[in-house]
Parts: sequence; structure tokens; C-alpha cells
Amino acid sequence: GLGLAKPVTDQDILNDAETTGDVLTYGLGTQGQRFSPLDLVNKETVKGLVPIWGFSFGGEKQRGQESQPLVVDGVMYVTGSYSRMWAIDVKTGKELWEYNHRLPDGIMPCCDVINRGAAVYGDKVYFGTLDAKVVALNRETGKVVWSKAIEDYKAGYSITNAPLVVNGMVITGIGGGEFGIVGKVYALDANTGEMKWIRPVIEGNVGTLDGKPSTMTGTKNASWQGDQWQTGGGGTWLGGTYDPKTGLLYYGTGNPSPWNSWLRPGDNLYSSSRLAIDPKTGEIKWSYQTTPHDGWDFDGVNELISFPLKGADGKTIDAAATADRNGFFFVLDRTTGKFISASPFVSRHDWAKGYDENGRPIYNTDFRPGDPAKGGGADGKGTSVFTAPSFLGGKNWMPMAYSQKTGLFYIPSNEWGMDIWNEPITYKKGAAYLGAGFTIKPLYQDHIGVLRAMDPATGKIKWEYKNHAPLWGGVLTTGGGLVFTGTPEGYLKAFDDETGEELWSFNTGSGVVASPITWDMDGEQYVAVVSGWGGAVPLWGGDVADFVKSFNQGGMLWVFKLPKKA
Ligand SMILES: O=C(O)c1cc(C(=O)O)c2c(n1)C(=O)C(=O)c1cc(C(=O)O)[nH]c1-2
Ligand SMILES: [Ca+2]
Repeated sequence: GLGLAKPVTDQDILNDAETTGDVLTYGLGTQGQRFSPLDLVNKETVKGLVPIWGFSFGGEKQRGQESQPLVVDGVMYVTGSYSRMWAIDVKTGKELWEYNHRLPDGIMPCCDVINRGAAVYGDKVYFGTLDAKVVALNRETGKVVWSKAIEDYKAGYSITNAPLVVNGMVITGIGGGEFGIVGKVYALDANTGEMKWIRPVIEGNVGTLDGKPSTMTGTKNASWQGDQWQTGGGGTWLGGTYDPKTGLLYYGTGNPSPWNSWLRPGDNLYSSSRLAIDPKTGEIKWSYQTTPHDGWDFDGVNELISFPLKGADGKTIDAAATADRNGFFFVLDRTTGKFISASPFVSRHDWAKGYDENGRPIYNTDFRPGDPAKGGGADGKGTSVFTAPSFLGGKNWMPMAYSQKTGLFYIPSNEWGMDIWNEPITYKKGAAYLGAGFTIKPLYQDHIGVLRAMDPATGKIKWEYKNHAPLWGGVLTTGGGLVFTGTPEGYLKAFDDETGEELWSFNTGSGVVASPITWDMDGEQYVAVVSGWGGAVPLWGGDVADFVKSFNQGGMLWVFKLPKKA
């Protein structure tokens, strides 16, 4: 054993972005910047980076591995496909324990059996499972301390996001937007698993606080017809970030259900939005909808990252940025939610010309599928349109990074379009609730993925790196001037943060669709990433799925460092 695990405190979690010896949070800090000040591995030295050990997730469960590991006191906690978790000694790669969650037959994750990572607090480590449970394990033994089913997986609910711990509460989102669920954010007591509050994110649904009904911001179901708010979607499936300065949680919300927009007139609040939530009560403090009345599955859960925006007058604004599935990069005032700017980060955004000064999209109505005026729509005849980005988005779940060194955001983006048409559909518990058909197609022959450096002050792209396959992994940036990300072709790569020049790469043997981390220990800097091809692309990718079907599956954790000087 390791002896008594040192308890992780609320303050440790809030300091995570500055303390380089541990990685206590998903996002390397609750603000989600994915920036480490470490600079031992830098533009000069990175070419010497070598693997020091690997760890296999084993067995036949070699499916999409999207997990970001945590490192606490020399122990790594890493989750894997099929709701598994391991504790590993970081020095040696030796397994300390494995937790293998017993999953029922009927789970319904839309987009592979993935998990994005864990959270730590006190002597426990937490994660969400594909059967919609939050599980607390003892950090030292891997034994279950508490386990709580927060929703009914038979209705399509599942958890793929990494939880967040704030003020002694485990906070999580939920998925199921393809099954007509109602997205919610949940806060559980970290010690006992008791539910503190539940915040549904679809107007009309009443939340709870300490087990009693609590108020909902906004008019009851004003932006929905009839009782559609009861099956309105808005999965919070990517989880959220927390900013200690404003004291607010930031959650993205996913697609409204069903996808067929003609079946649900109105803005459909708060689907495809960003929400600021009070962690004490679960109350929504502000909202901003990136795609009102979404008709393309522009499932805007994308992470909202807090950062200081330098204004033209030299003043700094407490801002936050998000790169949406719909192809636009948004900067908001993170105290009020006020819209500051929207800039395209992909080459095509057919559905909207841009945004007006109030932050509403200026639609290109020709690109909304199923227009009844053209013979489509709710009657199910359907008119097909070709439009870009595709429903898998200008950017999907994979988190971008913000560099405190360059002031740039590094966005893993994709260039693809889709044929999309509408079909009739009625809600049935536990059945897909789309009302749309689609085929994704690449826009260019030589690349789909593009890693882009975005200047949040100007909305301009500073550099880009093109990759043949779609990019599907998270990004990490460092004080050493590096930007790390993975590719489905199997590489973990490091780029120059100012020029985009590729400085280092290593082939892990399977696609890298996870988020890399870095930390230091005994004066040395470590880098780690999980490898294992999967996620939504091979399942939903249409013509692109054909192109990537030769990629090998896997389930392997890699750890790198510079060789010790003799
Ligand atoms: O609406 C939802 O609840 C929901 C959940 C998830 C998920 O939990 O992974 C994805 C999606 N939608 C989705 O639309 C999507 O493209 C997607 C990709 C992935 C992935 O991990 O590769 N998950 C999800
Ligand atoms: Ca979705």
C-alpha cells in the first residue's frame, strides 16, 4: 500500500492550475485552460522526449479511450472505456488497483462506451458511469464508498463526462440528447453522495435544492410548444468548468430533441447554450444560446474557458471563450454572459452568415434541412441539404487549450459537411429521437482535422496545422512554448505555440482521442496521454467512417520524460 493517502482539499483543487506537482482536475485547473507553466520540456528539449512506461487497459474492451488522467501524490487515476478505472504508481507504471464497473445490458451511450476522466477529493476518487451512476472509490483501495444512480439509463441517460469538485460537492452533467432526455446538472455531497441540488437546463422543468422543488430561471416553457419541454434534450454531457473569481459554474448544453427542428418551433431554451450556474443553489445566473432553434445537432456543450481578455483600451475583461460545434468561436463576459464576439474557426459555416451585435446568428435559411416551403418538414417528406460544418461539428467534445504565455487558444477543429434531411418521429422512452437522416462527407481531399491557434482579441487565426483524419483529442499547452495533441493516426505531437511547427511526435500504436497532461516530480517534467481509437467518428462518420476504419483499436496509457542527464 501507499500509506494513508493525503486528503485533497477544496483549496488544493482551486490551486491546481498553479501547482505543477499534481493534476487534480479535468482541465488542469477548474477554469479548464489546460495550460501548465512547466518549461523543462520546451521547444529546444522536446525532441528528446521518450516513453518511460506504458500501461495496458487489457482484455477485449479496446474501444474509444478519451480519458484525461489525474496525478495525486505519485498515484495516477485513469479511467477507461466501459466505465473502468485504475490507480497506478507513476514512478514504475505498476497497477495499484482496478475498478471494473458492472454495466447492465441495456446501456445506451450514443457515441461509444467512452469516459473522459475522474475527480478527486479527500480520500476518494469519483467518476460517472455509462449506466448513469456517480461512483466514489477509496483512493487507496479502489473499493466503492458510495454509488448513486442519478438517472434511469433505460430512458437513454448515460455519463461520459469527468466530474468536477467544488466546495465539497461532486458536480456532473449527463448525456442522452439523442433519446429525448432532459439535460441536468447535479451536485452531490462528496462525502456521502447525497443529492444537494439538481438543475434541469430545459425551460419548464423544475429543479430541486436539498430535496425540495427550486425555482427555474425564465418563464415556464415559453420557448417550447405544448409539453415538448418534457423531452427537450439539452444534454450536459461534457461536464463543466468553475471560475473561482466569479464563483460560477459554466456548463454547455447540447442539442434540443428531436433533431428535426420543424417539430419544435421556438428558440428551445436552454438547448445549445452556455449557462452560468450558482454552485450553492443550482440557480442559472445567465445564459447565452449559441444556436437558437438548432436544426443541425449543433450540440453546443463545448467547454467555456475563463481567461483575461485585453480590451482595446488596455483594460482587462473577465472573459470566457468557447469554440462551438456550429463553427464559431465565442468570447463572452463571464460575469454577465454578455456577448463580446463570434468569429468563425472553420472554413465554412453555411448555416449562418455570422452574428449580430446582440449575439444572435444571422441565418442562411437555405441550409436548414426539411423546409416545408420546399416540400419537407414535419410531414416527413424531407428536403435534403448539403451543409457544413457537419453535425459532428467544427469542434466536438475534445477540449481546446488557452496559453497564459501566448494569449492564444489552440482549437482542435474539423472540416466536414453533411447531407442532412428530416423525417417524422415521435417520442418513445429509450428509443432514438432524431427525426433526421444524414451522411457526413469531407470537404477536402488531403485533410479533415485542423489544429488552429486563435487570437481571442481579434478573432484571427494565427497558424494552423492540417491533419488527414479528423482531430478527436484534447489539447495541452505549456510554459515551455509547446502545444500537445493527438491524432487518430496514432501520434501524440508537440507543436511550437507561436508558429505551429511540428517539433516532436511519437506513435502510440492506436488513435489518440484523449487529452494529454503534464506534471513534475523530483525535478523532472512528465507528459502522459491515453491511446485507443474510437468515439463518435467510426460510429456516425458516414463517408469519413469508411476512411478511418483501418485504424487499429487500443487501450494504452503512455508516460514520457526527458532522459536523465548522466
Ligand atoms: O446529446 C448527447 O447527450 C450526447 C452525448 C455524447 C456523449 O455523452 O458522449 C455525445 C453526443 N451527444 C454527440 O452528439 C456527439 O457528437 C458525441 C461525440 C462523442 C465522443 O465522445 O466521441 N460523444 C458525443
Ligand atoms: Ca448529441
